[in-house]
Parts: sequence; C-alpha cells; structure tokens
Amino acid sequence: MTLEQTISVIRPLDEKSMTAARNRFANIAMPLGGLGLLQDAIVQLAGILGQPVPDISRRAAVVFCADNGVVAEGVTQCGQEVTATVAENMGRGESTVCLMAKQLGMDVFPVDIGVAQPIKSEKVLQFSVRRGTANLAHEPAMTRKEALEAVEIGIKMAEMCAEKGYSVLIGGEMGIGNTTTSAAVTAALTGAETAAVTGRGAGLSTAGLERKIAVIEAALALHKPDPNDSIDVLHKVGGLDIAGLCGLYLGAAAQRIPVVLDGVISCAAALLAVRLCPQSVHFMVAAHRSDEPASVLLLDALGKRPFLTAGMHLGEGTGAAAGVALLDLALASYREMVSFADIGIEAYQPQK
Ligand SMILES: Cc1cc2ncn([C@H]3O[C@H](COP(=O)(O)O)[C@@H](O)[C@H]3O)c2cc1C
Ligand SMILES: O=C(O)c1cccnc1
Repeated sequence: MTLEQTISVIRPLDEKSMTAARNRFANIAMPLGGLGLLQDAIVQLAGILGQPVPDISRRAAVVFCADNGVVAEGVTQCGQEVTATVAENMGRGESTVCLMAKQLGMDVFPVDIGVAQPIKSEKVLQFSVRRGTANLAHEPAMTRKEALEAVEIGIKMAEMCAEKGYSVLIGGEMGIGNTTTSAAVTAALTGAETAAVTGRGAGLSTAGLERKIAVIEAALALHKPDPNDSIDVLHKVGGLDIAGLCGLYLGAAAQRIPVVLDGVISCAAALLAVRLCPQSVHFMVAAHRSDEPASVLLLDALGKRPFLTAGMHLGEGTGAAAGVALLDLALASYREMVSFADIGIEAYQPQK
C-alpha cells in the first residue's frame, strides 16, 4: 500500500479485548496492578491483536541499514564503512540484536535501505533507495521522493511480516551517524534546543559532541524543516533508516501488529509516524529509555512511559528485544496465574 492508503486503514484498538484483559488482571491472584507498566502493555497488546490473552510468540526484527552523508562533518567516532561491516555481520546472525533475538526465538530481517557500500550478504534484503544520503550540512539529505520511497519500503516490510504471520515486530537500525539525524529530527519536530537532544551516540569525544551540536544547529537553520510535515523533516535532516522505521510503524498499525519501540532513532521515527497518523501511537509499545538525551523528550512527545531504564544505548533494536523478553515474563504469569476464585479468596477492590 502507499503511505496514504496505509494511513487511511489504521483503526482504533479493540476495546472489548482490552476490557477483558483488565478484568482478567483484576481476578488473578496478585497485588492490584502488580505488574505495573508491563500490565498496561499487555492490555495494549490485547487491544491491538483483538485477543484478551495476547499471543506474541511469532516475532521478528526488521533492521534498516543505511549511511548518512553528514558523517563527513566529523560527528561520529568511527567511519561509515562500519555500517556495511555490521550489516554483513547481521546477515550472518552475529550482531548484538541477532544474538538477543536467538534467545527470544525471533527472526531478524536486515534490510539495506541505503548503505554506501554494496553489501556482500544474500541474507540482507536489498531495497536500497540510494547509496547513502547527501551531507545535510550542505544540502537536503535526500529528495522528498526518496524519503517517501523509503517510508513505503518500511510499509512493505510490515506487509511482508503480516503475510508471514508475525504477531509482534521490533524495528531496529544500523547506520553510522544516525544519532545525528535523529537529534536533528527531534529538534525539528519538538522545537527543543539542539544541545538538549544531542548525545555522544556510539562514543563521540567532547570536542566531537560540540561539533555535532553546531552541525545540527546550522543544518536546521539552513533547511528550516517544517515541523508539521514529517516528510519535509525526513528528507531534509533525516535518514533512510529513520524513514524505513517510520513506514514499518505505520504499516504495522495498518496490519494490526504491535511494534515494540527501541532507542532514540526508533523513537524519532515513531514520532514522525505519529505526526503523520496520530492513531498509530496506539500500536507502539515503549520498551526502554535509551541513555541518549533525546530519549526522554521523544517518549514524552509520544506520551509513552517505557518499562525498562537500563542505561542501554546501542540501537539495532536491542532495547526493544530486551522489552520483548520482559513482556514474555509478564505474559507467562498473566496467562497461567490462578484466579482469586481458584484459591478461595475474594477478589479485592482498590483501597480508597
Ligand atoms: C560497531 C558498532 C555497532 C553498532 N550497532 C549499533 N550501533 C549504533 O551506533 C550508531 C549510531 O551512533 P553514531 O551516531 O555515533 O554513529 C548506529 O549505527 C547505531 O545502530 C553501532 C555502532 C557501532 C560503532
Ligand atoms: O538510543 C539508541 O538507539 C542509540 C544510542 C546510541 C547509539 N546507537 C543507538
């Protein structure tokens, strides 16, 4: 489906299944609301999947790999050739998220949506829009048409996952320089000060961080992205990986598949998606709060409270994978716990 068609088919969550899930929680033998935010997430999953006891056993990670021309400005600790190396590593199932996914019985689909170098791995899906973006310090990162194309590749990935029968998705990314593009997107969408949303990414020096902030500030002043137009923001100061994630989230909402959010790159993409289609926010489960400074602001803008704050700042979908592991634990108890009636106790009411 096109972006427009995708947005037009996104519907609200199933209230009946959510009410059934809340009632079930009220009757199982545990302290009221004892599973906290995990309990809220289970109710949300019930509403998305239309199942009072949601089944998220069929899971996949879609990891968008792309390069960013802005790396030429010295805003990263390592060179852009690392993107291709890690993407190929992902094809072999050996990157961090792949190893976590193995534990979770989760399939991983790495996607080349715009890596600068040709990828030497048949396991990496080939959907390259262009071989890396332009340097946003001097010109728009990509054309509006390319941004739209990348969003629609993300939508296509969600459709592919729906056809394969997955019941939960995580989005991930690999792209040196993408904490720069994410910070730029965050500042553009929220109006926040650049310095407040820019961090060290994969390990930038203090001098490098100052340079990164200056580069983003100058790019925002040069391009003046329109905060009310996600595609304008994406093509001027975003990246192909962010565009793919944005499409994946919208596509998943259209297919009624829950998506578990990852760190700042993922959350920036999620905010772009929500600005395009406010209903899509209900299909997003916030898993963790990344240590990158933009994280708090993005989660607030999404109206989400993540259930995991572990100081992670890795990307690839790793925070989301950790979130799925916690959801598995919570779901195991929700599914199998005895009720108050089973053990002869009256269900209690909240204390006034
Ligand atoms: C070996 C390696 C593996 C990674 N896996 C994820 N990232 C993470 O770090 C990058 C973002 O940080 P920055 O904006 O500073 O480049 C992204 O590729 C992200 O996925 C990695 C980074 C490196 C170096
Ligand atoms: O928050 C993230 O996803 C993140 C942070 C640092 C580096 N890569 C990713």
